This record gives sequence, structure tokens and C-alpha cells, in this order.
Amino acid sequence: MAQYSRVRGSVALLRLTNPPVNALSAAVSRDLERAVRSACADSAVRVLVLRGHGGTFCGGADIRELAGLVDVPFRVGVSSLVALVDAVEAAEKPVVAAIEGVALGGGLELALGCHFRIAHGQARLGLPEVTLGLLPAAGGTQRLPRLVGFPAALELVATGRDVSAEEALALGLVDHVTDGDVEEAAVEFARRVADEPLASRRLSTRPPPRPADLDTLLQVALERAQRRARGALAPVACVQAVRAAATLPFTQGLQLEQELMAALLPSNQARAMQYCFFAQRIVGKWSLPGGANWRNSPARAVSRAAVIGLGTMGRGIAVSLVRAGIPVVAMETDEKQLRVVTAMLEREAAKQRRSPDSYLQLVQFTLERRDLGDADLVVEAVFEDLALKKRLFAELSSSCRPDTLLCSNTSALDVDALAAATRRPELVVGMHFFAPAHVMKLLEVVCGARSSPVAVATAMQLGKRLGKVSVAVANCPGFAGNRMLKPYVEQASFLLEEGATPQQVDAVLEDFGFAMGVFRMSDLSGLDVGWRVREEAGLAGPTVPPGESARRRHGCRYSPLADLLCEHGRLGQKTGRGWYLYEGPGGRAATPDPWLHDFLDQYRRRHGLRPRRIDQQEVLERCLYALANEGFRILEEGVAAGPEDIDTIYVLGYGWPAHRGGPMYHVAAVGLPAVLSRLEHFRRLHPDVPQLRPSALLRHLVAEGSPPISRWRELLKGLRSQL
Ligand SMILES: CCCCCCCCCCCCC[C@H](O)CC(=O)SCCNC(=O)CCNC(=O)[C@H](O)C(C)(C)COP(=O)(O)OP(=O)(O)OC[C@H]1O[C@@H](n2cnc3c(N)ncnc32)[C@H](O)[C@@H]1OP(=O)(O)O
Repeated sequence: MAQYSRVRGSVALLRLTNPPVNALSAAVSRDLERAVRSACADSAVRVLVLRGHGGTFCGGADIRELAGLVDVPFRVGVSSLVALVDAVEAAEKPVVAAIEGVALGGGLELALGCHFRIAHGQARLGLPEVTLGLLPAAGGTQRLPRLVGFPAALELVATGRDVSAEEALALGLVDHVTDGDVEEAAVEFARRVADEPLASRRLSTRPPPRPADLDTLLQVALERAQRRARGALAPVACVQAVRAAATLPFTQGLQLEQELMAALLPSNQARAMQYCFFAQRIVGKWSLPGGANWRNSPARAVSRAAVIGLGTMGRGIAVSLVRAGIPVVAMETDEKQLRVVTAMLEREAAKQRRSPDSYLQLVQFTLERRDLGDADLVVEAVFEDLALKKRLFAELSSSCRPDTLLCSNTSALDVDALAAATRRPELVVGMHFFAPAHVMKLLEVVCGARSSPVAVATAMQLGKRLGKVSVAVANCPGFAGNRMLKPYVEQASFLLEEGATPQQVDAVLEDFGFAMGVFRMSDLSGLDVGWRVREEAGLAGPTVPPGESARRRHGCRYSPLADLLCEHGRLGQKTGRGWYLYEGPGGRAATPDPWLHDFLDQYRRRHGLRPRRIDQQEVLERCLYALANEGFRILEEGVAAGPEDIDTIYVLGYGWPAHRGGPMYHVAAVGLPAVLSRLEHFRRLHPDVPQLRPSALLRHLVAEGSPPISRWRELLKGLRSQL
């Protein structure tokens, strides 16, 4: 909890101890407050140093308590941390925070209550509460602007971004940075400042910042927040709270901060975002049917990797590996791509304030397969063609070291078929990155039927090392993410046939919180991607059996609209035309296209479809429930281990708004009986759309009385599991 010992005679060393991240639960906050008070009362003590146990300062307030997951009387819980920070700031002896690891959320607020802050060079500091649907409510929104100025504080609080020790020093957030022992440095520093007057070090007493352009700053911050997460409450509350630092005296600002927090804490959005936080940790605890799991299966060290193919995906993967300090052999025949990767690495190095060479020297470009011989792991990112990939895997199996892991970045193809092409099927896994791979935080690790525990453990661990959240899924067409996308996109297409427009469907989805509606997203990714997949599956193009009706495939309803656009050369942003019109090829600003509306009218007339008025609710329910229904099938078949895995995939990989938790969380929040009844209704209206047939698992959960989502994982263990 909190120990207090004396070092160098007059320095009280307080150690905050609550592994693994020294979270400030109510009990820990009270204990630490007591320790601070007794150190202050000790006449032998002249100065206090506060540090965290186990290499980290503090990960903030205990999120389990805030989320109501553990039993603490609410008011007691939330007020203890505020009281602690106030007591630290009011101490009559200097208090120095010795920060290493992280000082996040309430942890940084505690440090802001201290009179001085020393940080280790590797430390990270920030106020990420907004990512939990909350705001910093232990004085952070009022103290930070008084320390680092209004614009920087506004940005940090509203985005939740954390900063390095170096940036913290530049901002004035910390007083000193050391690459040595942080406790040593803090004790030394403390002895030097032991007699300094404290009045000006108490941030609550500093005058409020008064930026001349306050209104513009607030307006810009609000617009940015809206763009990033439309409909999210927390970023708006963050902006309001920081505004108060400039417009109200400290105590009134603090009061507003707490009132805003009191409104956010019980909100559905905060619940959903805290669910996402824990879901992203649950998914790391993978297991395989044979009993291997994250605890008992050590990962193999990856000290050298190879990437084959430096197209859009391959180059993002190469950059991610280099950024994590892993030397990469990159194989690519097109010289243009080498130049693109080099430029990307230079940009990344600049962003990280590193020399370009520190990154460039980690990459070796090659045309020779023998240069891959030394790699511990190879990621293949060539064109999405099963025959091509199988050939490549067979060759790699002969040319690479016998223990090299062979990974495919395929987004939908059969990982077992790739494994079967090698002489080491146990060392083959899918590593499905999301574009742009150096930005997106998700990695789907596809476990083939023969993938060994060490292969899965290594891929999962490598994802984490690259700063991603790895989710293990079993092998099936499209895995979890892309498989669920199919019914979603299909419903959107059917809605166009029935009378909707792309902008109407997109507006509903964007109002729900998606950064982009389905049609804008498909223009961005390129319509030809799905077209190729449908051609391979015999749904489009020359492989469709002769005589098959345009709107039916395998006896079910089919919409050929996207195929027809591709045939017209409308591939999306890259051709300047798709579901929307753009300024030109590569343009980004989508405008409704009169051509498309004529085309839809003609199409409907040709097929005898009478357009009807479609309301927002129908758009939302058909698209989202069809998607979640496929999610239930994925759980039923054991392709994903629990709803948390699917929700993490959708929030981190597909732009599902975090404040809505994810598709499975969303349907649980709506209520499973209501979702079942709407799916049954749509199924009656569209009997030739199998995706609208409620899944057996959804029916089963409703029959079981709709248990809360936190219990599904356990219930699923009794079903067929591939994970
Ligand atoms: C009537 C109404 C009155 C209302 C009055 C209003 C007044 C309210 C006053 C409230 C005061 C609130 C103060 C504060 O502003 C709020 C907060 O501080 S919220 C918390 C902010 N902190 C964070 O968001 C940090 C979250 N954690 C992380 O980012 C990472 O965990 C890490 C710290 C960077 C460490 O990363 P890793 O090393 O990768 O480890 P893991 O992520 O896997 O975590 C390990 C383990 O720890 C658990 N954990 C992490 N952080 C917390 C936490 N803050 N609380 C609880 N538990 C935490 C995590 O879940 C893992 O455990 P596992 O899930 O694996 O069991």
C-alpha cells in the first residue's frame, strides 16, 4: 500500500505499492494520505520523495472501482483520491514525485499535487481519462493548464495523449529528467530544494492561464473531438473542464470538474469504454483447445524478421517492426516501393525524434530469398492470391531455417492451406494487420488447425511488442473481422436496391459514431478488393454459372451493385469515382454523384424494384444486427473466444465507436430479446437472406434469460471451441 522510510537522514521516502500498476484504489489513496501526514508530522523529516513500487509510478485511479466492478461505497471511493492530492499539495514540507514507468490519469494528478517532479528518461505521462469516457477529476483539468499553459493542457486532456519525459520537460510538466536511478536523482533534488518556499509550487494557487485566443482554441478542440469520436460525451466535458481553468477561480473550476465527472461516471458511454479497456486486456489471455495458453506457452524471441512484399500492407508492417527495434530483411522487386518505405521510415524517425539512420540501418532490402535465411519470423504480404501464397510458402519452407515462423498477412484466405504447403505446418500462423499497418492498433492472429502453441505465443507477443492489441482467432474465410463485414456491407447494398442512397446510409452510420459510413469506407479501401474476392468465390465475373439471375447466387439474394460499379471503372477514391464523386483520382472529399443516382434509378427499374422510404432505424438495425448476428455465429463455432475479442477487433480495426463498446456489447446493451425479435422480423420480410436468420447462440442466450455479457465467455466454454 504505502510505506514510509527515512533515507539520508531527513528525506522521507514514500513508496506507493499496489501491483501491477500501483492503481489508486480508495484504500490505497487513504493509506498514502496517512503516510504523507505522518511523514509531515515527523520532525526529523525535511522533505518527502514519492515513488511507485516495481518500476512504475502510478497507472491512475483504480478503474475497477470507477466502473463499479468492485464494491466500494461510491462517494468514499471517488473522494479519497481528491483528498490525497489536496493533502499532498497542502503539505508544509516539499514533496518531490519520482516518476518512472508511467504517471497516468490520477497518477499524474497526484504528481501535479507534488511540489516538484523528476522523471526517468523512459517515463510516459498523460491524462488518458477521456479514453475511458471520463475526465481527470482529481484536479488535473485545473492544475495542468496552470503548469504547462492552456493550449498544451487542452490538447492533452481532450485527446488523452501521453508524452515522453523529454516532451514533458519541454512542456514544463517535469522539473528534471534523468537516465539514471530516478529515486537517487529525486532524493538528491529533494535535498537541494528542502528549504525552498512552497507557495509558488502549489499549482492551485497559481493565477489561471488567460490565452488571448481562448474561444478559437476551444472551438478548434471541440471540432477535433467531434471528428475523432462523433457523439462522444467525454471529450466535450474535457474541453468544458479545461475552459473553466481559464474562466473560473481554482475552487470553482474544481467544482465544475467534479460535476462534469459526476455526470460522466454513470453514463452508458463510460461503461462501454471501460468495457473496451478490460476487453483489450482479456484478449491477451488466449488459449488453445489442447490446453496451451498465454501462461504456459512462452513466446520465442524475435531478433530478426523478414517481410515479403512492400505494397501498402508490407511497408506498414516493415515500419512497425523497425520502430520496435527489430532488424528487417525486406524483399521487394519494385524499386518504387523501396523509395516509399525509405521515406516512411525517415518520417517515422523524425516523429520519434530519432536520426533517420537509426531506422534505415535496421532495414536490408533484398531480391534474394537466401537473405531471409537468418530471420526468426517471416511475414508474407504479397498479393491476395491463394495459389501465389501457397507457392511462396512452399519455397520459404525449403529456404528458411527449420525453426523460422512463417506468417501470412492474408485478410481472408485459408491459413491451413498455406500451412499444408510447407513442411512445418506447426510454425505457420496468420498475422492479419490492418491498413495502415504502422498506425492501426489491431492484429488478428489466425491460429490454424495445426499451429503450435509457440507459434501462436510468438505472434501474439510480437503484436504486443509492436504496440498492437493481438486477438487470437481461428481459421475460417475472412476470420472474425472481415467475415462479419460481409453481412453488414450486403445489407447496405440491399438498402440501396430498396430505395436508400449511399449518403443516407452513411449519415446514419456516422451519426451512430463510425468515423466513416460503409460506402465512404469502401471507396477508401477500393471497390476492387471485394470484387476480386467475390470473383474468386464464384459470385461475380466470368465464374458465375451461366443462367444465374443477376440478383441471386446459390439460391439466396445477391446485390451486384458493387460489381457493376467496378465494371464501370468506378473503384473508389483511387479512380476519383465510386459510390461518391471525388475531386479526381486519389481525391478525399466525397460528394454525392448524380450519375450514381441515375444509375440506381435505372437499376431499380430494370429489376422491377419499387423504391420506398427507409428510415434511420431500419438502416441501423439491418446493418448492425446482421453484423452482430454473424458475430454470434463466430462465437458459436469457436472462431473467437468471447465477445470481448470481437468487440476489440471492431473497435480497433473497423472504426466501431469505442463509446458504443463494440457490436456484441451494443446488442447486449440494446437487449438480446429485442435484437432477436427485430432479426426475426427482418428475416420474415427477407426470407432469402440467410444472414438475417437469428443465430442459434443468440436464441440460446435469450432462452437462458439473456445473461450479462461478462458471463458469455464462461458460457461459451461449454460450446465447440477452436480456441
Ligand atoms: C456522486 C458523484 C460524485 C462524483 C464526484 C466526482 C469526483 C470524482 C473523483 C474521481 C477521481 C478520478 C481521478 C482520475 O482522474 C481518474 C483516473 O485516473 S482513471 C484511470 C486513468 N488511467 C489509465 O487510463 C491508465 C490505464 N492503464 C494503462 O494504460 C496500462 O495498463 C498501463 C498502466 C500503461 C500499463 O500497461 P501494461 O504494462 O501493458 O499492462 P496492462 O495494460 O496489461 O495492465 C496490467 C494490469 O493492470 C490493470 N490496470 C492497469 N491500469 C489500471 C487501473 N488504472 N486501474 C485498475 N487496473 C488497472 C490491467 O487491467 C491489467 O490487469 P488485468 O486486466 O490483466 O487483470
